[in-house]
Amino acid sequence: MLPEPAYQHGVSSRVGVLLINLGTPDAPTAKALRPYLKQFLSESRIIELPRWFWWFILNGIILNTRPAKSARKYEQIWMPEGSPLKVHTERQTALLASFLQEQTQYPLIVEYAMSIGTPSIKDKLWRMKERGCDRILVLPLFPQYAASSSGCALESVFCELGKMRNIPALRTIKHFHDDAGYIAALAKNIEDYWAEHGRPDKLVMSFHGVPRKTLDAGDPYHCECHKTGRLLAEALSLSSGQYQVCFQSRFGFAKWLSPYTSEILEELGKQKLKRVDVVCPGFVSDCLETLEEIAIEGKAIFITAGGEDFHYIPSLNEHPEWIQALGEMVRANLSGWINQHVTEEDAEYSRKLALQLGALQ
Ligand SMILES: C=CC1=C(C)c2cc3[nH]c(cc4nc(cc5[nH]c(cc1n2)c(C)c5CCC(=O)O)C(CCC(=O)O)=C4C)c(C)c3C=C
Ligand SMILES: [Fe+2]
Ligand SMILES: [Fe+2]
Repeated sequence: MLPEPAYQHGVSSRVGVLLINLGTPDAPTAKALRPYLKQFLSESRIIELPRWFWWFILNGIILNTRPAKSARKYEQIWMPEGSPLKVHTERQTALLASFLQEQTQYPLIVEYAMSIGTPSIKDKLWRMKERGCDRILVLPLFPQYAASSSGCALESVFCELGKMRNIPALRTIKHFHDDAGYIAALAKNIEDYWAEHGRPDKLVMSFHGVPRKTLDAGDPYHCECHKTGRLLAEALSLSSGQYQVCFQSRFGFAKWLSPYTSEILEELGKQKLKRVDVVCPGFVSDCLETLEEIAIEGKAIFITAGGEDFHYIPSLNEHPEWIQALGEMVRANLSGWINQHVTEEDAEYSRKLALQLGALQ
């Protein structure tokens, strides 16, 4: 247990919402990539290998080669404001705060944190506690639950809260792979894109991969990706031949979930398909895995194999339907927490928050 200030009577408690994404390096350089990759690849929920064995591979090989290689990839997608993953997560947080403020009139504290790197889950939870949150809703921004993404984020939350004396009440949103608002936002985003750029011969839905053995170990990720794919296809009225679910970002030599996106794109190129569009429904924000691995590398694979036209459809990012879906999901999960009597002090806080948010836009 860590020390905390004496309990005070009469201080009204606040409700906090914490969004969590995976994390990204602070700069597109090998120097910044090294500690990021070290923290990432030392997580036991991400690499499920015997510790001593992995320690030698990570420190002896990976951390000597991958930082520079990954830095060159990040360089190609870096935005003037920083890493796309962080920029979009930051914007989503501000937009969600405005949406909730408008819809609920309740003085919520809305923050985001990263499982790996900064801002850390630890710092954000303690900061929320300092600001008076004694009820916290945690939402990992991964639609499909995997032990390596959502599980990793939730474990960090539980560990940190476990160090507190006066532990806030906690709610978590485990996953939202079949949430009607999320599926509708994905469909609208794609339809908007097709209205402007025309339609493809095939829509490839590429999800981040995980090792195949995690499926047998009880991870629901594979089934949740397929369910998202099916619901999205239904929302777009696509027949089974018009879309394909596959898995990207294989890491290491073990078998991962298949089919692999790179092999599917090569195959479709060889079939001389005129146009392929790729969408990545498992990423609510564009990041290295979408902007570099799909939009740059994936395109090259398809065209080199003989394909003609390749389109990457951007992630949900700040799409208004997505912000609304996120807001509705949060609001439903705050039920009973925020529809209580609003005190004068809360109303004052709410007005100040609205002014601050106004200044942000
Ligand atoms: C969408 C959910 C994700 C799952 C599941 C996931 C599993 C997973 N990832 C690795 C290895 C790496 N992933 C990396 C980056 C990265 N991964 C996700 C999402 C999921 N990963 C995101 C959002 C990002 C962030 C990219 C960014 O823009 O900063 C990386 C680092 C980059 C690189 O060097 O390639 C690695 C490594 C494993 C091993 C794994 C499951 C076991
Ligand atoms: Fe990953
Ligand atoms: Fe399955």
